Amino acid sequence: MDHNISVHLTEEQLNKRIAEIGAEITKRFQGESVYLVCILKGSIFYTTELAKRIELPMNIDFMTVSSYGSETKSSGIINIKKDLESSIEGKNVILVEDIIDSGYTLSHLCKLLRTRNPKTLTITTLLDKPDRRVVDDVVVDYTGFEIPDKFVVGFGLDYDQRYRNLPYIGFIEDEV
Ligand SMILES: O=P(O)(O)OC[C@H]1O[C@H](OP(=O)(O)OP(=O)(O)O)[C@H](O)[C@@H]1O
Ligand SMILES: Nc1nc2[nH]cnc2c(=O)[nH]1
Repeated sequence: MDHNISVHLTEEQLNKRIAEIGAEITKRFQGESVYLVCILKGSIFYTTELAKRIELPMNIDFMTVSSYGSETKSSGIINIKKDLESSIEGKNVILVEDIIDSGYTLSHLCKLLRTRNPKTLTITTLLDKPDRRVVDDVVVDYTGFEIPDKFVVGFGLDYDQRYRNLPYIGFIEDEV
């Protein structure tokens, strides 16, 4: 089944905003190094574009988490499927998310990473759907775009594992 997808954020808009965030992070951590934590799979596109715009010594690591629920709804139960390769103790960790929806994933991840004693923990998300928030106990340092409560795909985000490769963020309008 294919879908009608309307463009909400173009590749140009996304990359312009990502460059701004990269410049802010570069300024904030001048003279230090950072440890980027990419939450697979969705954040892979945002992480690579952002990493190219941060002019600091950097390590990039990956975590895979899953939330049990339906295709489009989070349940609040988060499971770590792949953990980081190295210790983050004493490091400037930057957690890179593609989207915050209910907030369950971010809340759980922040609590977990804090127990590992990073020097700093900074949160960035490309997209935020504030209308969907259930858990709101984490301050997000750098947000790309706030979006309305509609299901988005592209730039890493999927619908049933499809459409991650679209170079833009689009709304799924209907099935065709
Ligand atoms: O705020 P929440 O309601 O917890 O939702 C946000 C999470 O959902 C998405 O991941 P998903 O589980 O779809 O996995 P994926 O990145 O592999 O597509 C997204 O990447 C966030 O990690
Ligand atoms: N692909 C995708 N994943 C999500 N996870 C939470 N919200 C969304 C969304 O709008 N699109």
